[in-house]
Order: sequence, then C-alpha cells, then structure tokens
Amino acid sequence: MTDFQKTRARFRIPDGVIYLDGNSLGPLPIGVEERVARTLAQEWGGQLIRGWNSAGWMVQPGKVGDRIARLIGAPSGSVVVGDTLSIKVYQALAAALAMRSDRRVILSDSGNFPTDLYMAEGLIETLGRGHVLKMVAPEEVEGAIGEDVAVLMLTQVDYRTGRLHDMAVLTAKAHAAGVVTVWDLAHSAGALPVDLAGAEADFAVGCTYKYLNGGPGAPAFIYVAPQHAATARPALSGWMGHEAPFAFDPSYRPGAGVERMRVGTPPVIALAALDAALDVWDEVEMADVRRASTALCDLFIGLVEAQCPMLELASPRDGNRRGSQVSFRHPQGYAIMQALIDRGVIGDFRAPDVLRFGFTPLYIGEAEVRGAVDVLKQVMDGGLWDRPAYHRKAMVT
Ligand SMILES: Cc1ncc(COP(=O)(O)O)c(C=O)c1O
Ligand SMILES: Nc1c(O)cccc1C(=O)C[C@H](N)C(=O)O
Repeated sequence: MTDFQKTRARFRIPDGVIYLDGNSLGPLPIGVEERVARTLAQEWGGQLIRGWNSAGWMVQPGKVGDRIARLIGAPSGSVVVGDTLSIKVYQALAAALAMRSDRRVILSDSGNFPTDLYMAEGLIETLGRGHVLKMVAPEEVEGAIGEDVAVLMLTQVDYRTGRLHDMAVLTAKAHAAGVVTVWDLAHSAGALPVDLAGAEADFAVGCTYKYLNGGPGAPAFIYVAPQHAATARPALSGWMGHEAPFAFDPSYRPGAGVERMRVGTPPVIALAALDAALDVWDEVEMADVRRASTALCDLFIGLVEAQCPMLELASPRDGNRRGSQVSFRHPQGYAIMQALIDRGVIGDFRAPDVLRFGFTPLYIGEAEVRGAVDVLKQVMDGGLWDRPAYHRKAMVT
C-alpha cells in the first residue's frame, strides 16, 4: 500500500497554498532541482559535447519513454519523449490516417482540447485530400463510429468536466469498424490506471507537465502499438527519427520502431527534470493513487454541494466515469477563482463558467480538501469574489 505521507514530502508547495491545479501544471518535485543542477554543472559544464554519449543524452527520449510506458500500460520500447503534445498529436494523427487512406473522416468530440482539433484542421489542409473533422457530443461518440471513419481521435479525460471515456470499449468498437485510434492521455497519465496494451489502442500521446510533474514546457510522449511501429509513417521526418542520424544520408529512412517518432535534438535539460520527477512513481501503485484520488474528489463534491449549493456540479458524480479533477459551474466562475487564488487555494477557470480543481494524493490529502472548501464557502457566503480586481482577465487563466 502506498504511503502518501512520504510522497508529499517530495514536492515543494509554498506555505499557505492548497494546490489544486496539478491537472494543468504539476508542482516541483524536490529531486528535480538537484538533478537539473547536476545536469548543468557536471554534464553540460563538465562533459560538453561528449555528454551526448557519456551522459546518455542521445538515448534519454527512449529511456524516459520506458518509465512513462510503465504508467500507461505500454510495453518497454513503445514510447518516446520529445517535442510538445501538439506536435505529437499531429504525428500520431498523420500516421493513423496513412493507415486508413481509403477513408476521409476523423471523428472526435466537443470535449477535446482545442489544440488537438486545431492540429487536425491543419493536417487536413496540408494533406489536401478532402478529409473532414467530424465532432459529436462525448456521449454520442460510440454511436458515431462507423465504416466511414478513418481515425477516432479522443482525449480520454475531458479537460473541462473530467468525464472519462471508456478506452477499451471505444477502441474495440472502432476496430470492429476498421477505425484506427489515437488517444490523448494529457489528463490521464499519472492520474489513473491506463492500459494501452490491454485496450489494444493504436496510438497515444500525452504531456508530462500535468500529473507527471515534469515542469512548465516539459516534453510530450507518443506511443505506437508494437504491431504498427515498424510501418507507421512519421509525417515529421526529422533526423533524430532517421535510421542512422549520423550517417548524414541525404534522404530519410525511418528509424526502428517508435524511435522514428523522434524529430529533432532532444531537450536534454527538460528531460533530466522529467526523469527526476518520475522517481516518485517508483514508490507508488497506480491503483492506490486512483483509489485515493477518487475518495478525495468524492469528498470535495460532497462538501461543496453541502456548503456551497449555488455551485453546480459539472463533472460526472460517479468516480468511475471521472478523471482526477472536479469541476463546478457558476456564472461568476472567473471572479470566484481569482478570489480563491488570492486566498491560497489554487485551481483554475475554463470559459465560460467552469471552476476546475485537480486532486492528486501524491501531495493532496483530506485536510487540503476540507481547507479548500472552507475558503470556498467564505468566498461564496461573503460575496468576496465581487471586487473589480477579480473581474479583470489575466493573459493565462
Ligand atoms: C488534451 C490536451 N492536449 C494538448 C494540450 C496542450 O498541448 P501542448 O503541450 O502542445 O501545449 C493540452 C493542455 O495544454 C491538453 O489538455
Ligand atoms: N499547457 C498550458 C500552458 O502552456 C499554459 C497554460 C495552461 C496550459 C495547460 O496545460 C492547460 C491545460 N491543458 C488545460 O486542461 O486547460
């Protein structure tokens, strides 16, 4: 059984802050500071260009990928890390479309994160072959899977509501109709148990700055199912995905397996930070994380509904259908969130009216949940959100 008291001591959270936004940016794991300092001083400073070999910088994307693979039910050698999630979405979708070149529909849902949809739109234009992006409501996805669809592209956990798609059921339905699947695990990796191999997912991507605590701008990951890895077409054919980058061949030959999804030079310092951030997962069982996070979310929902009845639950009530976040709606959601942040309770706001709170037992416990609801009640009962400063929108919300 995981001891979450121990894992909490591994994160740097400022005094007086209740941090409920790890679903957007995870907090700083303490070991990261030392590791980055070592990478800078000993590796970059001491080894200079030799570090690509002697410090293992060149093989980091696959090594860190293997550590993430373990958390998402993927076999070793099937995940590689680098670039941003938007780029990885593009690559996975392009490779998936190439596998189903006789069809033209990309099916997604209105709960998907905008960048995934934007990248699909851009790819459609670049391909210029008449693909269409078909969007349906999340609950209509299953019924919309048919033999016209080339690729089903979904984010497993809805960034706004936390609603959780059943990956195994939707992937099986997709495969029965000859549809290739692309799963975005941005809000799932490190939040709940994911079983890519068990679900027989074709492609998956995700970011590492949320529940994996890799830091702002931490590189993304991509998974390619082993049976596709030797034939998947990497749309972004950069030299690091080449079979032999240092042969400096004038034409591209894809590298072995998932390595072909690498593009350019790996972000060595960010990868070192991420590698150190992943250490905490060596001590925890994902099933324990899930059990504890569901309990924290349930507790939060119960307390908010009892004490702040003017807020309307926007997340599924059933913990099995929810990720690791809880959202409530209120027309003054933005100002309410600013008032909370001002009082040390950090969640976030998503337009038009969603107050979003992420819970992870790695550093959040029952006391923080109760403390956050106390502050929320004070803000609501006292109308403390109704100040001009709380209505002014910041650049990043
Ligand atoms: C589902 C999803 N996809 C993509 C992104 C962002 O991608 P990127 O890391 O390229 O900014 C996010 C959050 O920022 C997200 O929640
Ligand atoms: N990636 C982000 C960023 O660069 C700035 C601000 C927020 C983010 C986020 O991660 C947003 C997040 N994906 C969301 O679910 O809203």
